Amino acid sequence: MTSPTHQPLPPKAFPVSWDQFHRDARALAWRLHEAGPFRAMVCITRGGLVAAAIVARELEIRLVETVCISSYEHQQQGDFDVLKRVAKDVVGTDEGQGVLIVDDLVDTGKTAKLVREMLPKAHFATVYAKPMGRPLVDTFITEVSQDTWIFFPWDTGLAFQPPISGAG
Ligand SMILES: O=P(O)(O)OC[C@H]1O[C@H](OP(=O)(O)OP(=O)(O)O)[C@H](O)[C@@H]1O
Ligand SMILES: Nc1nc2[nH]cnc2c(=O)[nH]1
Ligand SMILES: [Mg+2]
Repeated sequence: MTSPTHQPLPPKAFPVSWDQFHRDARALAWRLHEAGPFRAMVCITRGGLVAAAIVARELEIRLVETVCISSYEHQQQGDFDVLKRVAKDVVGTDEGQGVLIVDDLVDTGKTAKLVREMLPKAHFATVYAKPMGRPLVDTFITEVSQDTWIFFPWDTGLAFQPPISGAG
């Protein structure tokens, strides 16, 4: 059970469609193609799974490992729970050298910091980044402001949107 720290909820929404996510993840793969080659990928579940599938396909990475971390309950970050660590043979003998870590986004950077400690020499990539977490990421595609919540297609459905003019 997590005990959420009380943070204000982000006022801005950044909804991402499946098509947009696929384009952005593919753009990430183009950038990573220049940063590689990578001998293995470590995907941070669960958000990193979709991006990892797209990047692994583009870069032909066939050794895909997971690190399983849980911290957010809805939009509140609580205690960190590492449910599964990275296998020793994937870490290798040189602190994750040649490994690509993939996640959907970096927000406060706490998740990234934790995984970086497991693989200090790995390359860390996310599709989206917020300013607080940005220094922890080697490669990303789109930055959004810290007070924005990114809504992914696997968490959302079609719904009525009130007009922008009525918002304030
Ligand atoms: O930079 P941070 O503030 O640490 O937040 C970033 C993390 O938060 C989200 O995962 P979450 O913990 O919500 O779990 P999920 O991937 O299973 O949805 C996201 O997928 C990142 O892994
Ligand atoms: N879906 C989603 N999960 C997050 N976890 C931390 N920040 C975010 C965010 O902006 N969107
Ligand atoms: Mg996650």
